[in-house]
Amino acid sequence: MVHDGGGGGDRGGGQWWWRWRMEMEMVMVMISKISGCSWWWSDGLVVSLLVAMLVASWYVIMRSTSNGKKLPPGPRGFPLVGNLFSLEADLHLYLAKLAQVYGPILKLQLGRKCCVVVSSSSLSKEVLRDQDATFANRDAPIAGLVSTYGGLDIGWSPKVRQTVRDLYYKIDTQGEERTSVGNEFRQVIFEIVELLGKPNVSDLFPVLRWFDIQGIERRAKTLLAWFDRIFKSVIDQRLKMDKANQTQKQSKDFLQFLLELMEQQDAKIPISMTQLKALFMDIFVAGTDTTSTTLEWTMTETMHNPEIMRKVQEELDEVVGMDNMVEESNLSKLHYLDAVVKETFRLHPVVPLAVPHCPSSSCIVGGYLVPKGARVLFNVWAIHRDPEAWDNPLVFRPERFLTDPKKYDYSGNNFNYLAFGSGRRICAGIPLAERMLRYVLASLLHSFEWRLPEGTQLDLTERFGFVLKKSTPLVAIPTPRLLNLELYN
Ligand code: HEM
Repeated sequence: MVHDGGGGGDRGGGQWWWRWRMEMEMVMVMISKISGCSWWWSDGLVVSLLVAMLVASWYVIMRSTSNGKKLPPGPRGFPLVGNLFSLEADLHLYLAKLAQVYGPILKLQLGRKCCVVVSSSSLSKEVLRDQDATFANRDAPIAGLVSTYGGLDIGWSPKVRQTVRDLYYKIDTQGEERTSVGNEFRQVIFEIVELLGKPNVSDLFPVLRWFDIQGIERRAKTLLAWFDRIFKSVIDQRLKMDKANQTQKQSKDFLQFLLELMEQQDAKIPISMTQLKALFMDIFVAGTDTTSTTLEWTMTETMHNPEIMRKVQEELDEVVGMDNMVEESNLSKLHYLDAVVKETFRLHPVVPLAVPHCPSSSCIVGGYLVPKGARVLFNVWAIHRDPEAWDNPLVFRPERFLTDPKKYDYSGNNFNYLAFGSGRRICAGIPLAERMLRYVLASLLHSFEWRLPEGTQLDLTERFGFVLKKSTPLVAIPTPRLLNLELYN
């Protein structure tokens, strides 16, 4: 009853009824496993509907894998559900293990989705540079579409990408007045990020979307409605503030830039209010968890390596001085700190599988067929630990980035180092993320000594998700290290 991961499969006609029944049972078990509900056993109508739709899906899968071209190798899966049951919670580790068996390009069938995993720098280059235009599409999950007003942000619709990227360079991170968004807002954003990382049966079997079996679409709509209310009040507040301060606008935040862009009737790419909200959402969804988690990993690694902490603080004392607080103008001189951040991105890439790409037409990668519409993942985590590219890859050693800093920047030109992706769809927020991270880290490490609470130990284990977090959050106690205590006011 298993079919080959590379297509074909057992399609003998005689026993089709038994095969079909087994597959149906498997799908039911899978759905109940994912959703934790069993109401549909008793609901004959819904079961019939599901069955009809799943049979149609099965037929399409069989047709699409029988075109004779060679798909990448991969583990054998079950009909209909494919490899869905074999996935492990720490997906980045599981995919790295598979790559050792099947090679740097492999295929998994997840329900209706053909998923291709690239785990080497040379093949990443083939996809993200040589065939960048073909792969510069996204296969938006339902939660992603719903939470961005139907995919109006950069992540799913890149139309306004360049304009908004330019804004990230201009945003002032030290403006005089900030609008407080509060903890609840942060919670909502974190929940949206969680929803994005959750496997959704409706994404894998589009015919099931109508049922929203796991309630992910409903939840995403509720969160968006909540967000939208807050957002409206922030915009109103901002518009009032701007009216009052019209004559003395020195520094602008992202929202101000976007509002100005919206008002420009003659703009090359005009944006609507809904689009503006979707773009604003990008900053929170793509920028909050990623940046704070990287900050947490960097603090953890520096506390774990006291010698590295000492070197960072020595550099800070030299560049900033013990009588000053860190300023943005200091950042470009903090080369060792920069290397520490880069090494953190290498060992703990917070977006471990990047954001899936999706080819607009079928193409060949590494000699294998990647079908149009496949979901293409890059195991950045594995590439960053490849012993062929990195000396002692498991050791945290920032010095490796000091010899030739240009060799490893965030531009995505070096395919051994893909923390922010590469090509047309490279992270749009790099300038902002880089400045925020260095500024906050420099301030924390310059102003305070850090120690663990009595009786606790540093935990360096990871928890897989859309964002690769620490298994247990870091808890650390600061004590002032600057002599002039007035600076802390
Ligand atoms: C530690 C910080 C961050 C990391 C590690 C990170 C990483 C990434 C990665 C790996 C991608 C996918 C690239 C690809 O598909 O090749 C991405 C996309 C994206 N990121 Fe970031 N990101 C970070 C911070 C931010 C911030 C602060 C913002 C916004 C202010 C942002 C906005 C975006 C957007 C809009 C996309 C989608 C780009 C597109 O599809 O064209 N990111 N990011």
